[in-house]
Amino acid sequence: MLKNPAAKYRPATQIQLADRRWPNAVIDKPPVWCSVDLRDGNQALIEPMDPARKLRMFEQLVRIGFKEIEVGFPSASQADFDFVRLLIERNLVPDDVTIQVLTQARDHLITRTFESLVGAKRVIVHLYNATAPVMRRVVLGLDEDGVVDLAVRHARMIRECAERQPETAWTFEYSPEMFSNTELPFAKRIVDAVATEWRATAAKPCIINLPSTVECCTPNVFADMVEWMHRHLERRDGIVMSIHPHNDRGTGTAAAELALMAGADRLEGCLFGNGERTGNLDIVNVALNLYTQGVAPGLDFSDIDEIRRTVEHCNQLPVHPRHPYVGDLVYTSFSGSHQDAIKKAFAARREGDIWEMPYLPIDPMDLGRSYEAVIRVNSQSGKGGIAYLLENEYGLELPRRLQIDFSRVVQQVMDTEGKELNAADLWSIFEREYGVAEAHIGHVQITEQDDGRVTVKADVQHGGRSHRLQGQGNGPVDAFVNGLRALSGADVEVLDYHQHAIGGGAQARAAAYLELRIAGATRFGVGIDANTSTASMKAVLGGLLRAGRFQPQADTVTA
Ligand SMILES: CC(=O)SCCNC(=O)CCNC(=O)[C@H](O)C(C)(C)COP(=O)(O)OP(=O)(O)OC[C@H]1O[C@@H](n2cnc3c(N)ncnc32)[C@H](O)[C@@H]1OP(=O)(O)O
Ligand SMILES: CC(C)C(=O)C(=O)O
Ligand SMILES: [Mg+2]
Repeated sequence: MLKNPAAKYRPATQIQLADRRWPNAVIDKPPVWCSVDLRDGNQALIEPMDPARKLRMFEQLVRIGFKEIEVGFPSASQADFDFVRLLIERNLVPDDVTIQVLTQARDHLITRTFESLVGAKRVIVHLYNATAPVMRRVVLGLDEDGVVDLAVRHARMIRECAERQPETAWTFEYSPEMFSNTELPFAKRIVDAVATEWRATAAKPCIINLPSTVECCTPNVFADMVEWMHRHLERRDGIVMSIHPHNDRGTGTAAAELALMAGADRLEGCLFGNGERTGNLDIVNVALNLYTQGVAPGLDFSDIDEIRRTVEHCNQLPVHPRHPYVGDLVYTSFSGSHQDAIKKAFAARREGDIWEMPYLPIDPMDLGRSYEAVIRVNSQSGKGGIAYLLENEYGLELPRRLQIDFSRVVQQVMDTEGKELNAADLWSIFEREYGVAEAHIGHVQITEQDDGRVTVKADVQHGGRSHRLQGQGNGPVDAFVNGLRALSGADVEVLDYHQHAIGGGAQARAAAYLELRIAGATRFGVGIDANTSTASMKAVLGGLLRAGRFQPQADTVTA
């Protein structure tokens, strides 16, 4: 790299717009959306879409709700020509959708374009020619007058071709290609000339599309350029002002949003930002940004994963796991403090509340995603995330001190194994640690005496043998603990107790979490059973077993 890049690169021209208005604007309605997946997206693929892929993409775009779809560059190749014919001849374009086709400002290409469109109901014919100084000089070899003449002559040719095919409802679109690198007075001059040639009026507007063919300035400068055009174009009332950002600086979305604030009415882009080089504008991104501001975008992404599968299939390119709104990891938190906040916010959330979820800008459910991947546990995670997974997948609502205790256990496993733990991994560690699977209690009989004291008789299974236990106390758990003391001499005391139901109806079970003091040390025991008292007894027994303090002295002992 150069020590002095200024010797090779120059900064973007700043726009003289002292009273710029766009910074105060708010986007409160969606633009007209136009998908260019089948043209700009397609021309950037390693392997352009075959007819089956094109059709699948087209049908997907229609399902999403696009009303304007650029379907190809029919004069460029037989494949593009044939696809346009297929759509028209098989009547595959819904009545509320308009197809759009691109052509260069060259006679034979325009003639071929109109041949491809015979019999179409509604079409946007999109004409472009380069306008930037380097393109005028190096590619076209024309001065400003020559380039204006090129554009106007071909705009006229398009109008005349359209007049010869009156069965079609035509709209004309013009792009000064590389608008982002074109001097504004020249961009205005050529656009005014084309719009005049097309006799654009409010009743029959044309589309003027302003592409940042190569993104070359900060989004605010692009917004200034768009606002300048918005305020200076002669036939602004007869123009639908469109933008077509690319993403070379990685700010395509920001540029599009600021340009909408600056007066643009329409937006061209591709799903998930496919397109030339770093891509076209990601239309999904802008639409869902609007959605999260409470503005209905008019495009439906309620099954975003299905849309992604279609796009990946058609483009034969993967969507990045961190891609906004759709990537595999974009709704996932691994880090402890994020998980803690999400868990608490979910618990505090009530039906109908405004979405106010830390670290989740949109409800994944709105896009057909589940909450399953919201929290994943690795070495960066804390007790909140661990508890969230056990609660979501196994219905366990661990009390706070047990969460702390268990997260220490999980950290130890993590330090040794160093990999992600899923809910099933956590459950098996939990089961093992708190003796959930080991505590077996057979037949239990509980009787309450007149004085309120309770007697418990229970069969406790351990080491392949069954021990009959009997004890008395203030309640079933107290009686059971007394019975255990008698049976095994265990030094056990219940310090704290939490219980809740898992599930409902006939399948409901109870989970009991007991904080115990066993031989002077604090330990947790967890029991799960269809019967609430048995769940608590299992919790005590589980704790004792894990402490290695259950050593029955006889098969049957009565306290
Ligand atoms: C920014 C964009 O995305 S624009 C869209 C770009 N898309 C594509 O290019 C995909 C489809 N393109 C193609 O299939 C071909 O390029 C075609 C069919 C359009 C043209 O093919 P060819 O005639 O072989 O020309 P090729 O593309 O090699 O070269 C461009 C020629 O067109 C001229 N040209 C380029 N743009 C324009 C224009 N807007 N108006 C008039 N002439 C132009 C160039 O000066 C060059 O002329 P030259 O041969 O006299 O030097
Ligand atoms: C044809 C035009 C609109 C284009 O794709 C671009 O300039 O990026
Ligand atoms: Mg483009």
